[in-house]
Amino acid sequence: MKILLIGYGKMGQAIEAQAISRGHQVVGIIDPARPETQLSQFGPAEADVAIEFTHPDAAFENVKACLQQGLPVVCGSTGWLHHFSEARALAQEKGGALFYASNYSVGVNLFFHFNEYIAAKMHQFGGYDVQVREIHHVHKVDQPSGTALTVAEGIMRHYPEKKRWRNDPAQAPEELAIISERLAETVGTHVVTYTSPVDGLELKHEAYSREGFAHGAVLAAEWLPGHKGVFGMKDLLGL
Ligand SMILES: NC(=O)C1=CN([C@@H]2O[C@H](COP(=O)(O)OP(=O)(O)OC[C@H]3O[C@@H](n4cnc5c(N)ncnc54)[C@H](O)[C@@H]3O)[C@@H](O)[C@H]2O)C=CC1
Ligand SMILES: O=C(O)C1=N[C@H](C(=O)O)C[C@H](O)C1
Repeated sequence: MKILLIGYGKMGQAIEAQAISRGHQVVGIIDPARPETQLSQFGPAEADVAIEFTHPDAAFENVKACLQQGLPVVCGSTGWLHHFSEARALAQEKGGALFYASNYSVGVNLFFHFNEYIAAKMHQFGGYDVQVREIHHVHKVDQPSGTALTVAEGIMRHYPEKKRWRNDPAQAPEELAIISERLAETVGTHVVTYTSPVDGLELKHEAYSREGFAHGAVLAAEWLPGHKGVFGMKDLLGL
């Protein structure tokens, strides 16, 4: 497959390595550090799919450009979901294909699945306080992480009394606390903790490297061409 990489930072480089190891060709790299190549130069004749991992402020413009230029796009950038309904509408209008996941790791998507199961059971039996914690490297620009927000949404689906999340350990009864820590080069750790006066229960995912994210993004890029609409990891993994 011919892959266009948009963003050539930590993730772009990890994805390039995965794509090449799976026999794909990287036909272009779009990044402000490489101004000689522009996204406007690419359409379906030049690339089968684009993979976008950039920055919260850049992602929506890149996704829009891909959809307008007829390129299926796999986006992993976090922190831009306030624009997601516009991206969805554009994908529909153009008959295009957009794949989005706050986290492409297969392990994290299993974590999302178990998180919802556990939340439903814990709410049914009651008696526990629930809290989400995410730990990432000090270079991360968005907070809370996109993954933590997906985890929080999964919990709140089963806790109707939790009306919103709050990025602070101090939570009112109608709030779900998401605690963010930035620690050295930590790749990405997410923990859901349930605490009662007599015991505690934790669901934890810890990424040891970026390889799992990159592998999932390339799997999504292999799957997306030929599909029309907006998709996520549940479609890819059948979860
Ligand atoms: N969904 C997932 O599984 C994962 C998502 N992420 C997200 O991916 C994004 C990127 O993460 P990293 O690679 O670690 O960041 P990074 O800071 O290492 O790299 C970002 C790259 O994007 C480039 N860039 C900035 N604006 C651009 C634009 N308009 N067009 C093209 N390139 C542009 C920067 O020059 C930089 O090279 C973040 O939003 C992060 O939260 C990161 C890991 C996994
Ligand atoms: O910025 C990162 O590094 C990561 N971002 C994603 C997020 O915000 O959830 C996914 C992963 O945790 C790494």
